[in-house]
Amino acid sequence: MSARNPGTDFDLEWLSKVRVNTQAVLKRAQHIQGLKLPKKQWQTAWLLKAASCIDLTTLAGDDTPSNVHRLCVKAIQPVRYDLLRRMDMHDKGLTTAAVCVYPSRVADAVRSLKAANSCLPVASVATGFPAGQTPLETRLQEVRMAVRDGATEIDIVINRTLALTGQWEVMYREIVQFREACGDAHMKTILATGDLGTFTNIYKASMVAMMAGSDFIKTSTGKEAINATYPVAIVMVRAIRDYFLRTGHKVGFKPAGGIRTAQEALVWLTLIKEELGNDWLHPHLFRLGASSLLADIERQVYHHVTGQYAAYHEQPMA
Ligand SMILES: O=C[C@H](O)COP(=O)(O)O
Repeated sequence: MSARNPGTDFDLEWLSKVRVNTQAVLKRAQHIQGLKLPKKQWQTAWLLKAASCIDLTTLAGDDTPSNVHRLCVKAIQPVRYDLLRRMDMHDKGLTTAAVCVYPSRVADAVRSLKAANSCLPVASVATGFPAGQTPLETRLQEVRMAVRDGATEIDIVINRTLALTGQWEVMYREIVQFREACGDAHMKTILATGDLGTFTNIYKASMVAMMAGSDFIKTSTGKEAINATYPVAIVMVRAIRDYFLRTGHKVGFKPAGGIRTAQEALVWLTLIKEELGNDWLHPHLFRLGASSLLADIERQVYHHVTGQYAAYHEQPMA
């Protein structure tokens, strides 16, 4: 993870003047999607980079210690050993960036990783994920519980009601409290951008989250109708860039929700490289939140390495 973002004072006067140019954002997003992907011979390396940036996620009502354990095993060895050996990558310690679970499953994930001698971080969603519609004290308590159980990264959700009614300063103060409750754990702030209505709201929510000390800003929960989209990403990464220019602090970016294919992972990496530069192309500043992306990445790596498509029964399972 990157150095902690200490946050800054809330600057309402500046924030109230912000207007995002929708057409310019859409044009830029279209341009990025049209860019050529890395050449075939580089794609495997890019896909392994993408795998190393995944927060491997299970956020389901039927999660159990067993499926959380399987998730941890997969996170520790995201790509088959024989494939890595053929690429001379078997001793590079490739893992995903973290596992991401509900607060009640944090202890299971910590136990599984400890048993495997792995120090992979456990990220927990919190603050009434996905809707954030529980009382503030309950949301704070949830953060403290996840930290107590061993989560070292907390993915909080913002209170969308506050964003939609323009109560930015109240949102800032809530996030500052979440930050305090996180203690030493890094905080990723989920904006649930599909619920925010306008690009201007998304920019303002990004900036408020960073001013309040978020270490990452994250697009969505995976549970809204509209999740991670490229135009939304352009708005958020430009807010990250502006925040860096104002304060000197690098805040990370995590698109999440609905990212399923290796091809999409390549576009996300390209977008980050184009908009923020190579400094952000590392797990301490870039994460892909995904529950099923890894399966397609492994399928594509298998294809690139062997020149074959795996027979159905041999296809790597996530
Ligand atoms: O942050 C993680 C998301 O909830 C994962 O969403 P997904 O299941 O659409 O990949």
